[in-house]
Amino acid sequence: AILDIVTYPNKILKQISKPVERFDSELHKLLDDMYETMIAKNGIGLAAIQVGVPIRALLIDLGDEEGKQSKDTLIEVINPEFLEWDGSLKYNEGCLSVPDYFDEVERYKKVKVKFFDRFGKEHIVDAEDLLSVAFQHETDHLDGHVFIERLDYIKRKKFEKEWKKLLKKRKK
Ligand SMILES: CC(=O)Oc1ccc(/C=C/C(=O)NCCc2ccccc2)cc1OC(C)=O
Ligand SMILES: [Co+2]
Repeated sequence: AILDIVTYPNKILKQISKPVERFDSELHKLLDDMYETMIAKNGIGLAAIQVGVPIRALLIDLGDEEGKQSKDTLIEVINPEFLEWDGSLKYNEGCLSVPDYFDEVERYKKVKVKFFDRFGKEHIVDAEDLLSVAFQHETDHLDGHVFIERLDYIKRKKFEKEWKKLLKKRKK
């Protein structure tokens, strides 16, 4: 099913999501619905809190070389933990919960992430560049953070100005 996406500034997005304890069919159904939703909305990453479920589960699907997304390129990430991080890079981020706004955010260039898959099997992944950004952006959601909170002061001011315009445009 395609689920509704919670959008900024809804307070739901500020919740701290709880670790997944049961890798059961209910979790699998949620992950499947999240994937259908993410693809329908042209997303490449989605955290459970963005569909209103405060559990530490997220999806990343950057697609293959042609950018084609499928279950083969999908990564289902449950209870992620960063083991290592280094370097720095800037990337123009967007978020399904902050529609129509994109801006540059500074993140770690490389991260080593430990997480579990939908069957409770542990994985450790070294991520760089776009995949590293995706892990950091989505894990932020699990701790109640949205990427616009990481903008520097100048960019934050730009966001606030643009966001007001966007709201007016939507209200009509
Ligand atoms: C108009 C509008 O709001 O468009 C979109 C905004 C965001 C997104 C998706 C954002 C997304 O998947 N972010 C995941 C986090 C992430 C950001 C940067 C790099 C890695 C991971 C898609 C939109 O839809 C279209 C048609 O482009
Ligand atoms: Co996001």
